[in-house]
Formats: sequence, structure tokens, C-alpha cells
Amino acid sequence: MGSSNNATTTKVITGDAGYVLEDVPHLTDYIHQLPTYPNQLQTNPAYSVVKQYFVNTDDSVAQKIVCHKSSPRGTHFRRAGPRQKVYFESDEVHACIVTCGGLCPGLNTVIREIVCGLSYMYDATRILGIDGGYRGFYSRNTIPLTPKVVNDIHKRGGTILGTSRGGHDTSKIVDSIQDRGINQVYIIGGDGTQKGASAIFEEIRRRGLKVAVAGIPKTIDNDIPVIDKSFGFDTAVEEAQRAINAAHVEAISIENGVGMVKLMGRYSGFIAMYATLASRDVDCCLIPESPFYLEGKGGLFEYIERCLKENGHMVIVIAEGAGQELLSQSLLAMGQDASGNKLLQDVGLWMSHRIRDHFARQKKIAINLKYIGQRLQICVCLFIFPFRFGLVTIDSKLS
Ligand SMILES: Nc1ncnc2c1ncn2[C@@H]1O[C@H](COP(=O)(O)OP(=O)(O)OP(=O)(O)O)[C@@H](O)[C@H]1O
Ligand SMILES: O=P(O)(O)OC[C@H]1O[C@](O)(CO)[C@@H](O)[C@@H]1O
Repeated sequence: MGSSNNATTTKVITGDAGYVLEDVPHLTDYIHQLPTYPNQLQTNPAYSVVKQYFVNTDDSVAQKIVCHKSSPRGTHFRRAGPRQKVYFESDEVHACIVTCGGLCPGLNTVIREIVCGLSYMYDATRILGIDGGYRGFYSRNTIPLTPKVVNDIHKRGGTILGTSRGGHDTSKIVDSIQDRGINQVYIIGGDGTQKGASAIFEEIRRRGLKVAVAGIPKTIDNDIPVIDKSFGFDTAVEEAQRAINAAHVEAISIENGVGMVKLMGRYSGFIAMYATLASRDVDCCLIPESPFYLEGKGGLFEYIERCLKENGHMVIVIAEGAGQELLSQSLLAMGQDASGNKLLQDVGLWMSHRIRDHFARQKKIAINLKYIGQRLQICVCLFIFPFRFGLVTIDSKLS
């Protein structure tokens, strides 16, 4: 097998029949002859009885499930999970957890499982919470975390650690990690957060520190191809259906009722699509991936007219990133948030006005449109997926 390291942290390892492993960086890349220790779970009856509990060091997961017999084996990623050998002894572990970016159901459950997993499975006793996202590393006091502290947090929404956008100062963050003697950093957040995590790891590598960095992907949108499902997505879809139900009730209760629901989804429409498919009350689902237009043949207005003539009511779901290109340039100039993300217009509200105006001008059908601009009530937590996320990450980081 050949291997190459580029300037960033991606390690690409190639093998027979076009096998490609896009690997994650590891402490051993820059600290050679790092001692290993037997994973103590091997002697724990709860885990040792489970056949194949431990992940083989060379296990990888294929990016694409479907392949042709003559096509190359394609890109693979390293499989997460517990290894037989670990690089940290229990009493050596000094971990910290930080949450960054927007909220997502299940954040507290992930925090809880990391703390309980490290404590009960690996006997770690020093775990800190970083207050208020990345900037909390250098501007706030830390929060000591124990199983007792996190016992009930999965019943609460949001993140007990707080979160923020912006404020990523790599050098100050790594200074803080170094000064506090932290050697495992668990970072929960979206794509911006993971870019930040990568920058932190690069600085740690540059300083030659024995500090493991674990990025735990948080996307309520479920838009990461490699994982089956991201935590919070199911909750979001369930909540979305409640909004759709409300819109449906509004629509069927009045002549030519149109219920319009805006759902989360800046760049991807998975929440909108799944909620639509589950509900069966939605007549039209607009998502960022699929362009559409309003006027003329095949346009949205024509479709609304047809639905109302056929059924007397209709429900429209729109993901918040859909149709942004239809808004005028002056409306689009909304600026950026502290992390540099483009701020979006309320496309649902804009669309509601356009639909009302169109039918008022046309004078053929008197529509009654109710708009539900649903910002998810992020107070519901998931149990199953966050639980698994927490554990797999700990196991992978120790090894
Ligand atoms: N390219 C980058 N390099 C370093 N840090 C970054 C980068 N992009 C974003 N960050 C930092 O990551 C944190 C979170 O980023 P951001 O606000 O974009 O949320 P996110 O992780 O993408 O989550 P969400 O999906 O909720 O938007 C911020 O503190 C931001 O400063
Ligand atoms: O309102 P905020 O904080 O910008 O974040 C909302 C957006 O974040 C995302 O979840 C992306 O992570 C979008 O789908 C969502 O619309």
C-alpha cells in the first residue's frame, strides 16, 4: 500500500484494485513510539462477552455501498469504535468537551454519554466543559463534569455548556488546552466547527503535544454522506410534522385554504423531504437542491391553482434555503453571522406575500393562506443516536 500526506490533515492511503482510504490523522503520525495499553474493556464482563465488540485496526467503511464488479473499490473511511489497544491510561485522561454553532436536539445527550462513558467505562475522573463555544477556551472558566452533574441533562433542550459563533482563535485555544493539561478534546458542532477542530489539531501537531482531538458531527439536516443518520434529525422531522399537521388543519378548515410551512434546511432539504413523505398531507415540497419558478406554465402559481381546483385546499412545505435565488438582490443583502455564514431571508414569508399578491391580482380564486414559519422548538432530546455517537467517539479517541 502507498500512502501520502498532504498539507492538511487528510491522509490518503491507496491499495490494490483502486482501494483508497481517506484516513484521519493520528497521534502516532507525529509522536513516534507512543506506548499503548490494553483496553480495560477487555476485562469488563459487560463488553468482553460481546463477540466482535472491538474494531479491527484496519477496518474501513466504504463511501459507496453500490459498486460494479469491474469498477475500482473506491474511497473508504476508517471505522470508528473501540480498539484492543489504547494510547491513554485511565488516570492520565484529562478531557474537555465543547459545543459550537447552532443548536440541535440531542446535544445534551451526547455530552452526557461522553462524560458517563469516559467515567464508567474508562474510569476517567478529569472532564471539563468549555463554556460558550470556542471562545470559552480563553475567555471563560471551565465547568467540571461528572456523571452526577450530567445525570438529568438529556431531559433538557439546548446545550448545558452553551454555544457561540465566531471567536475561533486557534493559538489561544491551544494555549488554553496546553496550560490546563488537557489531553482529549471532544468538539461537537457543524461544518464550521469541524474546520475549527482541524485547525486546532494542526496547531497541536505543530507543537508536538499528546492531545487527541475528536470532532463529533452535529447536523440537524442529516447532510453528511458517510454516516447513516446524524443525531437530532429524527426529532427535527417529528417536530416538523407537527407544524405540517397544524398547517393542514388550517388549510382544510377554510375554503381554498393554503397552509405554508417553512422548515429548517439552509443548504439541504432532508428535513422537509422526510417530514413531507411521513405526513402525506403535503402537496408541494420546495427544497434548496431543486430549483423552481413562480410564474407561467409549470410554475408554482399554476400548480397551486390546480391543487385548489381539485381539492379545495393545499399544504406547501418550504425549506429555508429553497428559492433564495428568486429573492431580489436587495433582499439578499443580509450580511453574515459571526462565523461568516451568509444570513438568509425568510423565504417563506416572502413567498406567502407573493402567492397572496398573485391570486389577489388574478381575481380567479380567493385564497386563504396561513403561514407557519417554524423555527424548531429545540427542546426535545433524542436518546438512541446521541447515545451511540458519544460512545463510538470515546472509544475511537482512546485508541
Ligand atoms: N474555517 C474555519 N476555521 C476555523 N474555525 C471556524 C471556521 N469556520 C467556522 N469556525 C468556527 O467554528 C464555530 C462554529 O462555526 P459555525 O457558526 O459556522 O457553525 P457550524 O459548526 O457550521 O454549525 P451550524 O451547522 O449550526 O451552523 C465558530 O466558533 C467559528 O468561529
Ligand atoms: O438560524 P441559524 O442559527 O443561522 O441556523 C439555522 C440553520 O442551521 C442549519 O441547521 C445548518 O446547520 C440549517 O439547516 C438551519 O437552517
